Amino acid sequence: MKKTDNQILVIFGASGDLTARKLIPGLFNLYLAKQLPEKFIVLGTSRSDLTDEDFRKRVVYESPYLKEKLGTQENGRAESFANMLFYEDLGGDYDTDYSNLRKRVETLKEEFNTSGNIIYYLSTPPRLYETIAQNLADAGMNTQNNGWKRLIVEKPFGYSLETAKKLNKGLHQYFDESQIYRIDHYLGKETVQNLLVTRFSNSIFEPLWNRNYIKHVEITNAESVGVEKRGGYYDKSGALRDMFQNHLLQIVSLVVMEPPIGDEPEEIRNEKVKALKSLQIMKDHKTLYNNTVRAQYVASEVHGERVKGYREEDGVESDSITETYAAIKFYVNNWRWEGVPFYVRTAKRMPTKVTEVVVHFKSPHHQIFKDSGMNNKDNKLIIRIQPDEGILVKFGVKVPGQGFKVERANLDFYYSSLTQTYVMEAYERLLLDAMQGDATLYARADEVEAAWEFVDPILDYWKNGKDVRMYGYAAGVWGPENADDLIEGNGFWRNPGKNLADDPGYCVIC
Ligand SMILES: NC(=O)C1=CN([C@@H]2O[C@H](COP(=O)(O)OP(=O)(O)OC[C@H]3O[C@@H](n4cnc5c(N)ncnc54)[C@H](OP(=O)(O)O)[C@@H]3O)[C@@H](O)[C@H]2O)C=CC1
Ligand SMILES: O=C1O[C@H](COP(=O)(O)O)[C@@H](O)[C@H](O)[C@H]1O
Repeated sequence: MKKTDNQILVIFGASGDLTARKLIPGLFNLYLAKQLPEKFIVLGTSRSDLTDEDFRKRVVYESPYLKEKLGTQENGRAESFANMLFYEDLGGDYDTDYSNLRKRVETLKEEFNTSGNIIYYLSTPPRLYETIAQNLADAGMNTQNNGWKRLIVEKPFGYSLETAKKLNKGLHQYFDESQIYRIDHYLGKETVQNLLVTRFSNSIFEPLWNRNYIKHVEITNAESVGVEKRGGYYDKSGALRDMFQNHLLQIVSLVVMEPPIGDEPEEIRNEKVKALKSLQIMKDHKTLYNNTVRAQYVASEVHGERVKGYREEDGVESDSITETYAAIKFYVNNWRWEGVPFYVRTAKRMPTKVTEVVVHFKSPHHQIFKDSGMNNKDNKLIIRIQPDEGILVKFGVKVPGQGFKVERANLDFYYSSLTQTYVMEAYERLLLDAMQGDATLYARADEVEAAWEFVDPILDYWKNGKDVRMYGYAAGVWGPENADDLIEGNGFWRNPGKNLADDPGYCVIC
């Protein structure tokens, strides 16, 4: 097991939603699993005027996100966990000097003997990231002479290639790249990491993992919810920035990358960057017109209840042209993937929540069994990221009886079968990694920029291009039918069900 140094975690934006929803529950789980270092405290900070007790009430005792846990035998341990949490208010603005914050950190460090190791977690509006880094440096809180200092930066990392570069440059003035941890919570998901293991620890997949055997790759990320309470943020972002630029391109990079030399962070990250740099950037109008589809959900009835359309959501402009659905077809310009189409889509208000990668293999080059009797008979490898996490291979078997009738069968593995193994939540895993100084599952500066480089022209086309279409789709269906036009050979998107083995086929809207 890796060693976790004693340390302080300072959370900027501690009065916010993410702290209560993900960070504190993640830390509580680590505490229950005895994964926190012996001397560890959390210092929350933001503009709100809260005492230590107010903060503890808010994020532990009265937290809706810990309610279930606190109702069980873990209740007794909540108090000792809560006693590790402290709060310091930063005054009216983050543009203040941090001398009070520094004093508080020093006092807590002495009192709890945590050493000078500190993680600063930036969970504020993104426009404050650079300012906070600068203020920390001005207060001398970034120096590493009395313990390491790390900076975790929440998403979104930039709004475009230009702003991401500017942010990287800004942060690098105060923190070295080795100190910066750009979070992408999809990388904290076990099943996303398992993409690497599936590919590189088996000799049965990798030899086929190329243009000679793979027809196309399809990735679906669907959410059944709408924008919930984040309409204000989402309307300035949209599906492409919110999910595609980061989480989905991270998944793409793991599917596309070459084998790394080993499992060291930089070896893996180098290969991911190369993969992202090999995505074929769409430059001209015709390519962008033919290979991108965007849409917005419109009001409809789901299970007898009216569901609001996107433009009716709180915080969303009534004439908004922000996409809640994005489907992109693209190619990867390298030796392995030349000519293999990748189809990637992400959307809100879909029939079910699901994320999966489907690798579609080519048909055998010589067909012996004419009477296959199968619709969609080619082999598929389905890597299910969530829910019902697992892996399924579809392959042909002989139907008993005369002749050679072929049917499709499943070979499957379910994570739920590993009942003895505790699977960490994404934030829990990522927090622990940062505490241990392992940046493998965090995005590097050049990785983020390479992803923006691919996304920028699409965003620009959707904003300024001519003939850009915005389709509507009823909440609760699989997006606009027009997205099927992207798939070569009159194909359809695979519309997955709740469970890995569900086989809804290739209906347009089921
Ligand atoms: N919530 C989520 O599920 C997710 C959030 N994120 C990212 O995490 C970050 C935080 O998100 P979230 O917690 O939802 O946001 P919230 O709006 O709930 O919280 C933001 C925090 O920043 C502080 N803040 C807000 N405005 C200012 C300001 N002008 N000056 C100084 N401080 C300010 C707020 O505290 P106070 O007003 O007291 O200062 C609050 O603590 C964002 O970058 C978001 O994109 C990423 C993925 C998911
Ligand atoms: O980063 C984000 O992710 C969530 C979806 O995360 P998941 O782990 O539930 O799949 C998404 O709802 C949100 O809009 C986005 O900002």
